[in-house]
Amino acid sequence: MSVSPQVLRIDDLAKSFGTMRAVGGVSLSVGPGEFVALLGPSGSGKSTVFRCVSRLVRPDAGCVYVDGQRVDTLEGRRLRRQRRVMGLIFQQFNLIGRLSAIDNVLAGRLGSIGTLRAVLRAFSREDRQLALAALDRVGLLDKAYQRADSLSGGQQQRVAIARVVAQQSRIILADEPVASLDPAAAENVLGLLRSIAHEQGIAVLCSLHQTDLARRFADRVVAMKNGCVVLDAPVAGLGKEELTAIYGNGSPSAVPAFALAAAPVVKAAMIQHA
Ligand SMILES: Nc1ncnc2c1ncn2[C@@H]1O[C@H](COP(=O)(O)OP(=O)(O)OP(=O)(O)O)[C@@H](O)[C@H]1O
Repeated sequence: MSVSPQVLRIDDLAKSFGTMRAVGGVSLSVGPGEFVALLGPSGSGKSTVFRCVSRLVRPDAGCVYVDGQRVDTLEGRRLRRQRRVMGLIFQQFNLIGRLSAIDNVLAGRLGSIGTLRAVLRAFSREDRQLALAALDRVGLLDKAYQRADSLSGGQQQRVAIARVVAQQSRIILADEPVASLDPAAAENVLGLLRSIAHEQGIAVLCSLHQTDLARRFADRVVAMKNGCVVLDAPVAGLGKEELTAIYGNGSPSAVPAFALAAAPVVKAAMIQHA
């Protein structure tokens, strides 16, 4: 049953680990074609939100809808089927180093083919064409048959993006995708994620520690602090006052002074942290 036009909708999500409350009452949504940056200091709960959405952990409370389907209560085959629409991207790329780039991209097709074909890795001609097109989309067609572990970090992350493109996911969940990359590779990867979102209508939720990159590449920012959302605003709303509220006075990271001075302050979207 479709409950929302949003690709991702999270209502009042909560997750604790023992007595540690990692996430307490988070609500947010991401629409089709929207690139949302998830910001917040270390330990604020960003990865826990990703793990609850992808159901690597089960939330304690709240509802998570992906592509109109409630996923926080799903189990077994129905959960595996719904995971096909979620493309996951991690800081450490999560590729199989000894396999070629195209074989890693084809792994994105495993959820869409039968079990026997998956075990035998018997991909169809269409699957291979899809994988090559995805590698072409990220500018790595010429590296298709090169071992993944012989590629640079930025190239490996682009292979990971090609994998979620070939998967034909409706949402990309990217947890600190540029944390291991140099500035040029980071910009390249975020530019790709943004253009894939805008051109293919895929929703992107991407956690970042670099607020300057969020300003440049995101459409909207959601910021967390102590497990709660403290800002949900268009990127123009991320001004100096907001950054201080999120990170305190010792922050923000990697924001040039001129950018702060130029940033318009949109107070309306500020949510006071309880
Ligand atoms: N499996 C776990 N067991 C115990 N505590 C956990 C577990 N996972 C996360 N936490 C705790 O939950 C809180 C939120 O962690 P989380 O990894 O979600 O934060 P984060 O915002 O992603 O941090 P970072 O930016 O450093 O990756 C932290 O205090 C963390 O120590």
